[in-house]
Amino acid sequence: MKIANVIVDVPTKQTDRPFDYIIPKEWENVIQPGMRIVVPFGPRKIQGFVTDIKAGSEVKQLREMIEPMDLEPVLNKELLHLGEWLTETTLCFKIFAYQAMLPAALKAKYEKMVRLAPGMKAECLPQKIKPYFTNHKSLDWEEALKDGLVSVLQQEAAKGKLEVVYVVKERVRKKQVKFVGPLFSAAELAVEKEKIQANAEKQKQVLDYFIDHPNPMELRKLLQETNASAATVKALVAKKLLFEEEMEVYRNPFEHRTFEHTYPLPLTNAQAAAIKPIHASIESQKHEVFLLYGVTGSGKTEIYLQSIQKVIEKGQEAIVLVPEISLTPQMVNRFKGRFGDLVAVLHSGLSAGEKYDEWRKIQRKEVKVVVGARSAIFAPFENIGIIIIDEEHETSYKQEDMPRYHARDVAIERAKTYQCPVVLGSATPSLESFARAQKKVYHLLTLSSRMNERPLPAVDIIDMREELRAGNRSMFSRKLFDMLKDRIEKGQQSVLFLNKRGHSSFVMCRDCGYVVNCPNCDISLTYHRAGSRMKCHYCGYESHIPKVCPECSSEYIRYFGTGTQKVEEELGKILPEARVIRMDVDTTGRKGSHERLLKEFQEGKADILLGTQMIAKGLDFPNITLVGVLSADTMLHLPDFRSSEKTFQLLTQVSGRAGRHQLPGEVVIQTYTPEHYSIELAGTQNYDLFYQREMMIRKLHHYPPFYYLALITLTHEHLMTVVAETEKIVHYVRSQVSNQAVILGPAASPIPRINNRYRYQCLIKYKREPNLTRILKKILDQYQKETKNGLLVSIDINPFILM
Ligand SMILES: Nc1ncnc2c1ncn2[C@@H]1O[C@H](COP(=O)(O)OP(=O)(O)OP(=O)(O)O)[C@@H](O)[C@H]1O
Ligand SMILES: [Zn+2]
Ligand SMILES: [Zn+2]
Repeated sequence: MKIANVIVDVPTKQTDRPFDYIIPKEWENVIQPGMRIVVPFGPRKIQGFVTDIKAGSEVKQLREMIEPMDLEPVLNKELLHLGEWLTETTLCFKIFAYQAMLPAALKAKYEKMVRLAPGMKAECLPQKIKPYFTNHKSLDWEEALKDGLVSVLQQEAAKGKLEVVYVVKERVRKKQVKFVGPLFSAAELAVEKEKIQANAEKQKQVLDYFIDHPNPMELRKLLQETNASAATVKALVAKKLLFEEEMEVYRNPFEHRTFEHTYPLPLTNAQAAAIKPIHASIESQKHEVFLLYGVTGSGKTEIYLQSIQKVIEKGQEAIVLVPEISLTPQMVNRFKGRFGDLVAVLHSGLSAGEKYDEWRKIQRKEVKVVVGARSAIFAPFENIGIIIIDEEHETSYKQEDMPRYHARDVAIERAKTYQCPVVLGSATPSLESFARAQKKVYHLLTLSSRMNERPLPAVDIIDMREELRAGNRSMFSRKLFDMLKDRIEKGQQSVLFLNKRGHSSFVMCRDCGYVVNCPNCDISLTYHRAGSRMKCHYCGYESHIPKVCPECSSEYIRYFGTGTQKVEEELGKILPEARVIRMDVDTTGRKGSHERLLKEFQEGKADILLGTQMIAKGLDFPNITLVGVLSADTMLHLPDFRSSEKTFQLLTQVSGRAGRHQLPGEVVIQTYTPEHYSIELAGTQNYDLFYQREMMIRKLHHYPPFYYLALITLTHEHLMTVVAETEKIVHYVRSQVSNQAVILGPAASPIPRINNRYRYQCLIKYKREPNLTRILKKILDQYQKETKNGLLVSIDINPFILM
């Protein structure tokens, strides 16, 4: 008897383990680890993942599985194993770990069909199933199950004669296109051709075409190629020489675009030196993590491309992660331009169907490279030769729901399995990564100058307090205004950047730039309109908003912020001649609008591109000679110990957009705190100095990379309950860990109430606590049992958003 170990789709603590099910005789040769099957669970029928197959079971009264859901595994061995690792390291349910690795379409309701693989004919199939596929019919999965055909189908699928297609109900419709193909072999067609009446020239031409090209092809393309009419094809179909069929085609989101093919550039000396150790790692199949630290415009992408080239030549595969917001058409073009159809693209802008199509190309090994956002790290390749993470410092690589993984950690884990290199690239590496490179855990590769020694743009830091003193109450400094005007006159382009994060949430003096900080945590207090109070979200400290500035006694102390719309209005007043394109969540909501707006800007249809975070990266337009940052401080005062780091990174990235080509670039940064080191040092683009300053502060306040963090968040509808329970947890943790660990809390979460549930948290800072995972698991176990009283506990190890 064969027994399947199954992780069932019931996300609770009690069910977070494999359940045993008998595999009925008929499925014995079908079921493999990594497939999804349907099993009975209590009175219900549910889905589950087969993780293992055994010869027996300890359990009495076993139940039988109901039916398979796949012809081939959707998760390979390595991914199954990775799921266990994810569960261990992020404390999530196994079912979430596995689901996170699959495209959304596989989680939805779908109909499944089996059909002939492209170029195959029913004649080549065994007698038993041939009738189901004659005339290019496809077979419904339910029917296949009913008629007991699955194991034959599986054998033929393994030979490449059949394939499974998922037709997702409701949410995704497959794209249907009319195809035409020959019903006979080339030799047979040649014979048939002779029988056609002499004057049917066109029909003969079409047959000739299929004698040379035996594969079915899109009707539209066939008509173009042969100059035949639809009626000609119809006639041949009527003669039963050709068949006509609606076939599913991959939805290609880049269909309408052609890619100009690019070739490897001769590398500069600096690039050649940086790529050498990466190539060595690829060649010797030795896992190593490289930190490619190169200033903006230093040619990191070319290093990625030529490393991938090497990997493809070795017959291996490459994963490239790019932050969601820089996954622009421009970015994709650089990879498609070099590797063409070998590239699959995965990002959230695709429909569920498009994503599924791209995923299938990866699974079938039709592509060698995947470029995508965070979740592309789970691409089902089986022979990975390199994993590249561009802009490795980006916080979007951390997933904030279960499983709360960081793509960098997953990349390193997978790369260890495949013994291949990981390349982390950035002009402003995360402190964690740079610290690891300093300690030689990562191999540091440096590109210290721009291509062709083009200078980094000159940066002007404008003190907005001075502007106020000089009577300028506008959101544009005099300098920025003059420069914008100058660019419009010269016909050059400008980018205006407004940082939306942290909007209106901190309290600042407009005269001296003073921001009210927590006395315990060195983090700005967050403004709360209710009661006009300020709170610290780490330790719970709170106070009133001062009536006058404690620094300079000015009365202009208030909460701070502006929106892109307001900026656009003001531009209209002060520079009515400027043509402005605004890019923010409102103007880019519709599919393709992001791309369209960028294209318009590139074509010179606007003088000024005004936008938020989404324009900070990846723009590489020759005519941009001015970048203006309207308010550099907003992010600086988020209740986040990484706020200085994020500010520095963002300002450096934005500045890097200017002067990348022939024309020199200038940058204007407006700020109320010009003396803050993250702004001052972004002005000189001095990462090394910034790193030193920031490390000192992190050390002093016990933050990463000196300490690790774990965040426990509790929610409940009664404030008293959530406070009391958090208190208990704080006590429990304190009694279990060493006295090296620092435990903060109970404190209200930065968002203290969501949906009428109060949120409290406990933050653990620690260096080495070998028992911590066990302790945290115990807490989860305990509270899982108590879910009836409505208390929810979540744990984030290495949190990025402390909310
Ligand atoms: N070896 C080379 N020879 C000539 N041009 C090159 C070479 N390598 C890169 N370039 C060009 O230099 C420009 C900057 O390179 P690239 O965009 O790769 O830099 P980057 O380090 O990735 O920048 P960023 O971090 O700002 O995205 C690009 O236009 C690129 O085509
Ligand atoms: Zn002041
Ligand atoms: Zn505090």
